[in-house]
Amino acid sequence: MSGVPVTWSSERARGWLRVPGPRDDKYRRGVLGMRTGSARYPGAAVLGVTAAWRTGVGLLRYAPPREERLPPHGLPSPAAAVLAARPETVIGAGTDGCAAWVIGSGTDPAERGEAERAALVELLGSGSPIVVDAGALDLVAPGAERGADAARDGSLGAGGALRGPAIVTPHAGEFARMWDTTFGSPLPEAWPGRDAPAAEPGSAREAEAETARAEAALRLAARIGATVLLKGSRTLLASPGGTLLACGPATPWLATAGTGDVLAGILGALLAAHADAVREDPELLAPIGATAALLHDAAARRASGCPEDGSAAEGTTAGRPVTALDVAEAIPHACAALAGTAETDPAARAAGKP
Ligand SMILES: NC(=O)C1=CN([C@@H]2O[C@H](COP(=O)(O)OP(=O)(O)OC[C@H]3O[C@@H](n4cnc5c(N)ncnc54)[C@H](O)[C@@H]3O)[C@@H](O)[C@H]2O)[C@@H](O)CC1
Ligand SMILES: Nc1ncnc2c1ncn2[C@@H]1O[C@H](COP(=O)(O)OP(=O)(O)O)[C@@H](O)[C@H]1O
Repeated sequence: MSGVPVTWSSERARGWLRVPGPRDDKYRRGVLGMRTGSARYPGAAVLGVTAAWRTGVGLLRYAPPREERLPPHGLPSPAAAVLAARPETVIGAGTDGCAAWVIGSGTDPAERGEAERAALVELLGSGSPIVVDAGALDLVAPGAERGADAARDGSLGAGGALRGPAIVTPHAGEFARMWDTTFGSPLPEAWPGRDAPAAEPGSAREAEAETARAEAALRLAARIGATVLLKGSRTLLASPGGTLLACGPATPWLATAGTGDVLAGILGALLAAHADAVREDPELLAPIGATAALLHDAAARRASGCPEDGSAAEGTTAGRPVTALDVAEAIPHACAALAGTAETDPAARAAGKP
């Protein structure tokens, strides 16, 4: 497998934004289901749901987790938190009819009960296009030691419970766990360790580390039968069929809690808009994932006030701190800029600038 990715660009991404037309209604635009958040992490559900709405879904159904324990500290349930932040969200029953799903953000598999596990396994087995994030990643990379569980729910195989087109969204730590349970062997030697000194931008060591990330992502994708979106300063997309795309470097202001939950929401919305095409050709998950990563970075750049088409160097010096919710709120502007429908300021228009 070649570890040289195609760099994803705004020009390539533009066609994946679905702008509604006069014949659209909320169902035709794409219905997204989200089963995210938990008593421990209700905020992750709010972030993902907000990001999905901001990316432009017709309808979003939020399926609350089946949990035994009540939220601590008198906190609201994830469903109550979602409704308070985004009242347009349809909560609870009637979660059928969703074109695509997002699962796992804001959940911890160690705290997952049997009922919730069964609900997730059912979604993974439904054949619907699905984004698998954070606490649900173990269900698609269960490894040999999970064989007994897998046999019980009829999901033997490297892809675990998976039956339809899927995109998994690990950060480096989650990727290392998936690699371990899937292959039971150490990551490639050149894999960029978290505690190793950072490689100089443009250096041979940096190139070697990027190649190692790319080849590992391709190997994992081929084994589990799902597209891998490997997060980081450069986000990689690797498909089971061997497609390899790269986005970034993104603005480092994105390295803040909850931005991964926002990315999952963006991706879910894009997936709901293209669900039929993805069912026909799951390889499309790679360009859709790359478009989500590009939009995520563009929203972060806008929220942090750094150049939206900035180079790596500009990205590291420009801008100001952002929160995950700031990034989610900036998505519509990033969409408009990408689609070429952004309003320009009058002075710029008068000067003939875009
Ligand atoms: N507001 C909220 O409710 C938030 C909820 N979150 C949820 O919190 C849960 C745990 O998320 P964590 O990311 O802490 O996952 P984990 O606790 O699974 O992984 C973190 C561990 O991985 C290691 N690691 C290695 N490379 C890493 C990298 N590039 N980025 C982060 N950790 C790396 C860290 O040292 C750490 O030990 C997830 O379900 C997530 O969705 C977070 O998204 C933060 C915000
Ligand atoms: N140094 C960095 N520069 C740019 N983007 C980064 C950097 N580190 C992380 N990111 C991005 O920030 C997001 C963090 O996601 P994640 O690690 O899942 O966080 P969380 O679980 O807190 O939401 C990802 O989209 C990742 O690509």
